[in-house]
Amino acid sequence: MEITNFNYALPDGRQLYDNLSATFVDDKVNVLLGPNGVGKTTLLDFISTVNLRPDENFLGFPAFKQIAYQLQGVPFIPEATVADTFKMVMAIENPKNQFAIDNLPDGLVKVANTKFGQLSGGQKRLVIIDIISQLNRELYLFDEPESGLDPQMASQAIARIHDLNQKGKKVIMTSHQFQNINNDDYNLLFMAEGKIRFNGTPTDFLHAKGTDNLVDAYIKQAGMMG
Ligand SMILES: Nc1ncnc2c1ncn2[C@@H]1O[C@H](COP(=O)(O)OP(=O)(O)OP(=O)(O)O)[C@@H](O)[C@H]1O
Repeated sequence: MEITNFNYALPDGRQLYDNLSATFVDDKVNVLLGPNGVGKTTLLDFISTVNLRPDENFLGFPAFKQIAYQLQGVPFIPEATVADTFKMVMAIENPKNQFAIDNLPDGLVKVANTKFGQLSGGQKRLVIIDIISQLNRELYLFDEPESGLDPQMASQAIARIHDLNQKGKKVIMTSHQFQNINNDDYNLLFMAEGKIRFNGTPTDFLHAKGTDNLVDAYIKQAGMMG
């Protein structure tokens, strides 16, 4: 999947993408990084076709029906249990889907009978990731999946997403955290000033910035933008 020379201006005239090009790797988890407001979520909106995606700039991306998109803050019914929420999503996906409670993915078993509204913020996010991971799609988009999670929950969230990729699914996520994306199973795309300024593995990112710490590398990269 590739984006080539993509230009886009916001309604107020600000140029959000300026000849942006990006290469996504199928057998790695692709992670969009960059300062707040730089356009990471909006790029997921284009990839998912929530925003109209110009075919000439977006090459090799699956069609809408083959994409699952986890937006920030998905509104499930607070009174429905996790098991019922899962069954409902699976039934919408395919009315022939029949799931018994013992078919639930591991992550959902412990909270199966808890009402969605009674889960903690972190549990809600993990449940959403688990439910989305069960949909049978070619490409999965996650917008800040670790946001608001404690370090243990965050590492679980990333482990689920990593598993999905290991099972052969294409994944693109946005993130502001580095503790779980520190090996070469990840493809980093650092966005700034309308372009992707670095596109490669964490090892290459560290090497390019002359440091052994990803946060330092990020700060050095961000500092270059001034
Ligand atoms: N529909 C819209 N109309 C006007 N401006 C918009 C619209 N959608 C997004 N923007 C602006 O586009 C810019 C990029 O927003 P986006 O949410 O993509 O950034 P981001 O990199 O994901 O930020 P963060 O890291 O804070 O989540 C922001 O300045 C935002 O205000």
